[in-house]
Amino acid sequence: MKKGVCPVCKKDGVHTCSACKAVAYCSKEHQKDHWKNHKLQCRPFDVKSSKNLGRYIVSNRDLSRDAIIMSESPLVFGPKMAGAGPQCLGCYQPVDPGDPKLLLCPRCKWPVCSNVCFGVIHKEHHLPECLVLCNNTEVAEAGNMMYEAIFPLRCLLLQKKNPRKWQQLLSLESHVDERKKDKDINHDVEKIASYICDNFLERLDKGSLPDMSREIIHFICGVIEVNSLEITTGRGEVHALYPSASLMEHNCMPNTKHCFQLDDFKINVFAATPIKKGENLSTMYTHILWGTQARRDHLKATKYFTCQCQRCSDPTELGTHLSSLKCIGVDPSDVTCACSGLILSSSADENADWKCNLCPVTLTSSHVADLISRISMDVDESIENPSISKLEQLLTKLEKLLHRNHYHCFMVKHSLIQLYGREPGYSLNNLTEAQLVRKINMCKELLSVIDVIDPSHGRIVLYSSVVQIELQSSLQEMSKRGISDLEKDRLLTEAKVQLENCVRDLSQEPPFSPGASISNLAKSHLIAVTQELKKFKVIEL
Ligand SMILES: C[S@@+](CC[C@H](N)C(=O)[O-])C[C@H]1O[C@@H](n2cnc3c(N)ncnc32)[C@H](O)[C@@H]1O
Repeated sequence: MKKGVCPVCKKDGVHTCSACKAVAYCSKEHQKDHWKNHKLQCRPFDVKSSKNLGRYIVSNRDLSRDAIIMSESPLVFGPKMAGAGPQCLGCYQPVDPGDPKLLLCPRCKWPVCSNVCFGVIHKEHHLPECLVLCNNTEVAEAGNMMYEAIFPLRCLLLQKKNPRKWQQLLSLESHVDERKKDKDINHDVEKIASYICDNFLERLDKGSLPDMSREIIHFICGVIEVNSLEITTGRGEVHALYPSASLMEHNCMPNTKHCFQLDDFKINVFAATPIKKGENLSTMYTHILWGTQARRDHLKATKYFTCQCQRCSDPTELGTHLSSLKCIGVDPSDVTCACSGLILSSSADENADWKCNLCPVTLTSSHVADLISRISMDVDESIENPSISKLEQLLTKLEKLLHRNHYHCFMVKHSLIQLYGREPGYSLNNLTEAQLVRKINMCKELLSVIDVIDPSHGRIVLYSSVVQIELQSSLQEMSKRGISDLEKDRLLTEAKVQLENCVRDLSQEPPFSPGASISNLAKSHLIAVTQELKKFKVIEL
């Protein structure tokens, strides 16, 4: 398309498309008229395909950090499958089936949070499946609601409701053959298929849905588990499938970040780093704060591939040592001393032995997995009901076995920095200087790890913003404690920088989300710190 000539009327183009800058229109009206055709050319990415990745997405122009890459509505969304409990089918807020005041949808009799819940009456939310569920209200009356079946049912109904979206859903990867080989997965999907077929599909008129087979339900469940993105709304948890965002490949150092609009579950994907034309666009399918063994196991079990990204390929995880263990052997040069080496995984093969970098000690990968899973139970238990003394004791124990940046130590420190300053007897102004310094140092250690694995703070912005605010409050507290003016100025300036970074990192969080609340808190702290700095500078003058 020639830039400079309006593609609608061939007159001179004066309004250039601000996104791609590749086309110009004679008027805003013609730009609007042409959008339906132009939107596919305008998007800054192309969909490609390879044997290894299946379909994937590549940027077709240089993108600056924070540039918007796509903003798209879901193909379909619904309650999560695995472990879905009783919830309102309009807004996914958990409900208590034993509650005598429990409200029910007047048509299908499944529980709802209220008679005016937006999603219960909306045609994109509960309504389509409600018309099917109300064909068999006995299921709800007998309390036999299987919430895991709702999302697959919504997908099935797309065949009639929106055939174009149905075709897009069918083109997504399902790994159905691998899934069928897994006895547990196959059993769970069979249960869902029987529930949907026996209770609802068999009561529909013949031909109401072109495909009502058990095979298609297996396929759909695979598509959901492999491709759906999780949305935490503050009321409940929703999973959604997207036409393009679901095609992004996984990387443990992703170059995109995303957020969701909570009214319609539209996804907005942004560049987390500057991205060069031709680079693959990636996201993260697993937990960024897990170590390589746990991330790879999770990806293998749920997405059927072994990650070979830069972080997984480096036994030190880019120098962070998020997975490294301390050596349990003796110093090769002096057998009376403990070895000061680190036991590291083999990057190439996840089943290979872990080896010390200084002495001949090795551990099998299953031994490491056992050890880490036992530690994981201890950590989860302590963090569930935490106290400073309990977590400090646990950390001392962990740091004998694990590198101080190990992801289990990371989680304990992340809890500790929030307890110092809040636990009764440990309010910020009551902390001893040593405790305050400890809190500051832990915050800095956590940020130094986050800065490597998530440089833009796009993936773990809630974790990083908590650390930034804890660090700022500690620096500000330190600045009140009889120190030199120069030192006070340095501490307050550092606190201000943390808050500015925090506000910037949270700028794309949707209104009313947990991120937006932290952002408001950071903004109010920023005003206070800035005023304090100003006051202080005036006195200095
Ligand atoms: C969310 S889907 C992505 C879209 C998919 N490629 C398609 O064609 O529909 C996830 C699947 O893509 C493939 N995949 C994604 N990232 C990968 C990676 N880093 N290495 C290998 N395969 C990957 C795996 O088959 C995975 O199960």
